[in-house]
Amino acid sequence: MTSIAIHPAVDSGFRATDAAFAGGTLVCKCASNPVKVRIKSDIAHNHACGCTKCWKPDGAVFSVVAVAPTESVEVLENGDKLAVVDSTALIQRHACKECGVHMYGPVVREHPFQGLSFVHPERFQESGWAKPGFAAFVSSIIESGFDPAKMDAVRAQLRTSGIEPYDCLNPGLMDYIATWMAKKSGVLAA
Ligand SMILES: N[C@@H](CCC(=O)N[C@@H](CSCO)C(=O)NCC(=O)O)C(=O)O
Ligand SMILES: [Zn+2]
Ligand SMILES: [Zn+2]
Repeated sequence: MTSIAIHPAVDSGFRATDAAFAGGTLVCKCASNPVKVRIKSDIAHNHACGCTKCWKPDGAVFSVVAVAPTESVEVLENGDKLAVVDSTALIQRHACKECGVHMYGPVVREHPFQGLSFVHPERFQESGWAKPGFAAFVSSIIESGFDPAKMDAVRAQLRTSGIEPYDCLNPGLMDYIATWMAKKSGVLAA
């Protein structure tokens, strides 16, 4: 059976995780004057995402995306090439206007993820970042035109790669969001 191009970081086997990884510099794809963004701490919750909004490398069905504290994000070079993709979205994805790579996406509004920025670790010039731990929004790949008849194959291939597929976020993050909502509404003590 032909395999599906999930994402290079998943399909080619994971790079070794460096327990001491503490961030690095994200670089866009531009051959000249690339945008450079420094992430001054480790990433968390790295995952494959099938949603239509996250940036994917050419040919990949999924993105690979993680979070870092927004206070750890610093635009180093060529920030004038950045533009927000959709200012109405929860994640304010700052993309390079020339090559299209999303460089960082802060959550600014009141939300459980407020204060975090979404980043694509494959754009780190350094290696050692944590491998993707799960796949999120798997059913959403259909919204980009993926054949619905091949969804069983996608989920099977993700599991073979050691990545559990979910159609929203993983249980840990869904519980975290629901707990935040319950405390905000007052049904759980803050
Ligand atoms: N079916 C939609 C889902 C889009 C979506 O909700 N994406 C999630 C995950 S992004 C990284 O995990 C999300 O939180 N989006 C918030 C935002 O995009 O601002 C689709 O595929 O478009
Ligand atoms: Zn660029
Ligand atoms: Zn996404």
